[in-house]
Amino acid sequence: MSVTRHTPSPQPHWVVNMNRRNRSLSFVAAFLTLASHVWLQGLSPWLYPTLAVSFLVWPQLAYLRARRSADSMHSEFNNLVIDSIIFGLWIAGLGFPVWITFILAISITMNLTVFRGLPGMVQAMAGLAGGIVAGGLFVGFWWQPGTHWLTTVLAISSISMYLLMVGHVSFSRNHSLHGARERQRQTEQELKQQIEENRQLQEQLREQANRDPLTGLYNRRYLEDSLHREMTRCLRQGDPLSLVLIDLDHFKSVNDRYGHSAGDLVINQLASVLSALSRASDIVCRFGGEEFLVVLPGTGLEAAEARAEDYRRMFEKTPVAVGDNLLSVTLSAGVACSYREIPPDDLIRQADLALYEAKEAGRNRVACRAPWTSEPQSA
Ligand SMILES: Nc1nc2c(ncn2[C@@H]2O[C@H](COP(=O)(O)OP(=O)(O)OP(=O)(O)O)[C@@H](O)[C@H]2O)c(=O)[nH]1
Repeated sequence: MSVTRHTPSPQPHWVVNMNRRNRSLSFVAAFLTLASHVWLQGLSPWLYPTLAVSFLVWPQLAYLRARRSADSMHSEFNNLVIDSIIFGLWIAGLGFPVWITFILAISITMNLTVFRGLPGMVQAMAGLAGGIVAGGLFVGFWWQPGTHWLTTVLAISSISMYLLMVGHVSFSRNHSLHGARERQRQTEQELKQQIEENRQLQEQLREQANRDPLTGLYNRRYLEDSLHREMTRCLRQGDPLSLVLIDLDHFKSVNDRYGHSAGDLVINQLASVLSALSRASDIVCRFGGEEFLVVLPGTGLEAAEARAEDYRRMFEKTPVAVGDNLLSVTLSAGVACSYREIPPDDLIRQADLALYEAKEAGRNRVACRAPWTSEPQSA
């Protein structure tokens, strides 16, 4: 046999705690009002303990009931319905005194309406009606609408206190709702900021993946991605595309003599020269260790050769300062051009052959190979 033990909800809904305070206070006020009525009208003294149970003990029992319930909110709504039945019983039991009937009926109807809207209002009215019928059947229906001025004053004070309490609760609720909305807005803002930062980071990573870390130029990976695209674009427009493949001359001896970091300075110097003399539409990339490749979209062989010459001359004229030494390094370049759709690797191979020729011819020079330079015949 299994035993299910009831576990009280660890954290009762905030409404339960708030209602305990409000119910206790307003029920004390109602107790004083009704007790004054019983006293001033000379009604049965047995009504005092009954009043105490209804208005002093019940609010505490209601709180414990809601607190121990697994669904404290639901339990609290039921407590409010029980409140309305108790009020109905007292209204009928006291012979419908106008002020007492008014404060009890309006306060419970308002309370349930505040929390449940129209259904709450209907529930309150049904509870009151049920209590009135039960009270009337129990003590008989009788009619004594008047109250002593002291009871009237107490009734007006009680309802005023209750209304002020409701106003305060509404303000607190609005305030906390506003705070929650503000926090939510801030969280959304932070989230948006994080998404934007992630996007920028991804962009940065993508950019870094395409760049050579030493020179900041595009790397071979990027070239492989873009060369075919550029070639197709040029051919579609009927433009040529040229490549300039550049290699430093006797670079090994620079490294051997001045050290690897001096060699890096030379590589960076060449990168600066190539970037300075290239157009925005050109793709300047570090092809290998001391090899660079420049893609010249829309450039024919002659212009490409002239550009390679510019690179060579400018680089020759800008020695690199390494300590006290000024290193003058030269470069050799191979140029290849095509008007026709050929595999990009074939064009690179032609540039490489041209570079080899430049090296063979004594270095510090430009050589060209253009097996496909003639413009395609129009059909
Ligand atoms: N400092 C430095 N050196 C590099 C880098 N990448 C490649 N190298 C060096 O570049 C040199 C290339 O030497 P080689 O291929 O023999 O060519 P070279 O000495 O330039 O001779 P030629 O090309 O025939 O004129 C090697 O010593 C490589 O170590 C780099 O990133 N930094």
